[in-house]
Amino acid sequence: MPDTSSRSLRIFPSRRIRGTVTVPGDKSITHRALLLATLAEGESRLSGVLTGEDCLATIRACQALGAEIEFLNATTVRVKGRDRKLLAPAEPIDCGNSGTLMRLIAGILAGQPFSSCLIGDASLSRRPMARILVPLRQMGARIDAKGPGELPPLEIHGSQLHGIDYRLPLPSAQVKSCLLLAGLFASGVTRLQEPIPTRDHTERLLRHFGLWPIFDNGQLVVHGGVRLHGHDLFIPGDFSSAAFWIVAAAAFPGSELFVQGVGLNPSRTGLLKILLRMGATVKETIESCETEPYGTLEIRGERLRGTRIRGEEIAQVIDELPILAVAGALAQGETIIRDASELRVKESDRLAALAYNLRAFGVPVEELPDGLIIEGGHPLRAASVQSFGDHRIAMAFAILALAADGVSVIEDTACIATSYPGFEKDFESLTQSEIPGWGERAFRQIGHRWARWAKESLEDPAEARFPVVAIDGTAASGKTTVAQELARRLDFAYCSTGVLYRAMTWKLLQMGVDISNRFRVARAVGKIPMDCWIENHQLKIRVGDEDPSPYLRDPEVNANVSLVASIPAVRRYLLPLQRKLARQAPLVMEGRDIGTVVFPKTPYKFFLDADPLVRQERRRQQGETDLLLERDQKDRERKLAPLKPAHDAVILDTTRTTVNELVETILRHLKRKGMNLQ
Ligand SMILES: Nc1ncnc2c1ncn2[C@@H]1O[C@H](COP(=O)(O)OP(=O)(O)O)[C@@H](O)[C@H]1O
Ligand SMILES: Nc1ccn([C@H]2C[C@H](O)[C@@H](COP(=O)(O)OP(=O)(O)O)O2)c(=O)n1
Repeated sequence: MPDTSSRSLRIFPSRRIRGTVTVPGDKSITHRALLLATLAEGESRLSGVLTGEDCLATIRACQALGAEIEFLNATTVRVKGRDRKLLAPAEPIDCGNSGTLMRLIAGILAGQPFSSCLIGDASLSRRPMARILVPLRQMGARIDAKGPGELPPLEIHGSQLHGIDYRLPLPSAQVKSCLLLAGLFASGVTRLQEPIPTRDHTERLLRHFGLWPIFDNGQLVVHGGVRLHGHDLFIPGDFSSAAFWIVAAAAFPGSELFVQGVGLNPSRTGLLKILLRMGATVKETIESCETEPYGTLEIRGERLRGTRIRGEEIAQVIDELPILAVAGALAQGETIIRDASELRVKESDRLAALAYNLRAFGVPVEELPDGLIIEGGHPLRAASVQSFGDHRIAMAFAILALAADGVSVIEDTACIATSYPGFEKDFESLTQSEIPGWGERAFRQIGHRWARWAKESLEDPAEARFPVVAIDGTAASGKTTVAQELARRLDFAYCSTGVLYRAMTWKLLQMGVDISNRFRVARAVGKIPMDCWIENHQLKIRVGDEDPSPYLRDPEVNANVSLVASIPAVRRYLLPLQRKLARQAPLVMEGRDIGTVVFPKTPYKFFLDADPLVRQERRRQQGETDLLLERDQKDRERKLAPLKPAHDAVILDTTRTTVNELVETILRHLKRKGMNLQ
């Protein structure tokens, strides 16, 4: 099983989704059904209930208002309603992370003959409440928002409400539902007009519980004082949870997925329209239209194209925008999301979180005040990213990580339980093969390439790294030639760390920094945006927007690199860059301090050297101007991470040994040291 105790998800690449999935019950419908069954007279048996954290908070809230709620099995509850006569809660009602609960229940509590208080967690305490407080106060509600700028907690002094005519300034199903519920306890008639239609679960469920809100001239009308009647209800799977699998299957060619028993309410399935526009193959079969339509989706993977998502469409896909941004990153071409500033006040600032995490995976993205411009189709590098405590961000990036070039980590994933308990299990069965156990599964997935090495990676949770063969040595001793051939034989990624020092030297020279002044260098280094990652078995480097590769063996670079490499600020900067590579792939890494400093714990260490005259001749034959003996001396003499064999390295003299013989010798040592070679 994936490691959830540490609240992070480690994800192995896998570009194919296959199988059948049934996602947990719909969050929006579960909240509303529980609240309405609490207001109704008689009993309601609700099946398919989502038991995520958010909905459990709603169950507790309903119980605090006097409803009797009993679990009949894991996802079925019996609610004995209060027939509108709620009890005054003894304590503040804790809405946890749920904006839906706080906004909907505020509508109910505003019109009660008692006072109450609504509190939430840190994220909910930052979410705007003015959008409900303004119209509720127009209805006569007396509510104090205790946080700065009308933020939670909400202190509600129940009062007699009266109906109003209200045009919602922004599309919000939560505001609409809050006012519909308040309207039930108001005198007279409440008329609402939406600027753009939003999800209509509250209207459908009011009908289910016996009240028919009327549509009159584009307005939604409810009369106060009406009774609701208990009624059994099946809650279908949450389309917003299914959206993660839908996008993954649609975007990975060769995938084939069936999503069963999923809610297909047209006010929720805007994502499908967008995916079709992007070139997806999706077949929708509606199996029931009672109250809430549901059925089966069949998705086949295709190469998707970028698209534009803006205007009215945004309200239809508001919860799906994180995974749509991921779809954009996986598609060819540009995807533009606009008019989505509402995302900034969700469980996290989703626009900022998306931009930050997409960039970490190597996706070029521009963050706009109301959206994102995503350049899709770039190779993705493995990354370690945060969920920002937001369940949809966590799940969206779990899907993106499947397309990366190595093992990725999503940190802080406990929040996934708010909407999708069991996500990790479904993730495992849909993306990480049939074999039981996370580690075993990981081997399969990396399968053809690096499967057998995944185990080592898994056994070192602190470092979460693949095996590293360290090849250190003097200049022109043959490190590059031997390491490349060894990497080819092992099917590992080849990685020269000298190029990082060379790239840094090139950039400093280009910036005109006085390299002999280590303080100036230290200051300049902090401003150089260098990154590196493994792509197609090779190390890739970027310095800002530039690829430094063509300049790395220029004579000025050769002449200055050892001096630059002796500056502690440079070594400190490059150390984590080198270490993170081992989270992406098994490596043959060559340099000067790989066995001593970068990966001192690797058991696979080799140090190459050869007669200085032979080395000089080799370099001359390569046509390079390189005072390599001077370089070696500087590298040996520097205080930090000097050139020297690790105490446990195998020392190999390459003066009169062929490359093939050297590689064979190294392979023999690796076997002896316990590496499982096949
Ligand atoms: N064992 C060897 N025997 C003969 N020539 C070699 C051997 N190893 C490397 N060379 C040659 O020496 C030169 C320098 O090798 P290289 O792998 O670039 O060294 P380093 O990476 O240690 O600077 C290359 O032209 C390479 O072909
Ligand atoms: N791990 C490393 C790798 C290189 N360096 C420094 C010291 C070396 O003289 C330069 C250039 O390294 P590189 O491996 O490209 O040099 P050679 O190809 O062996 O001549 O970088 C280092 O200090 N530590």
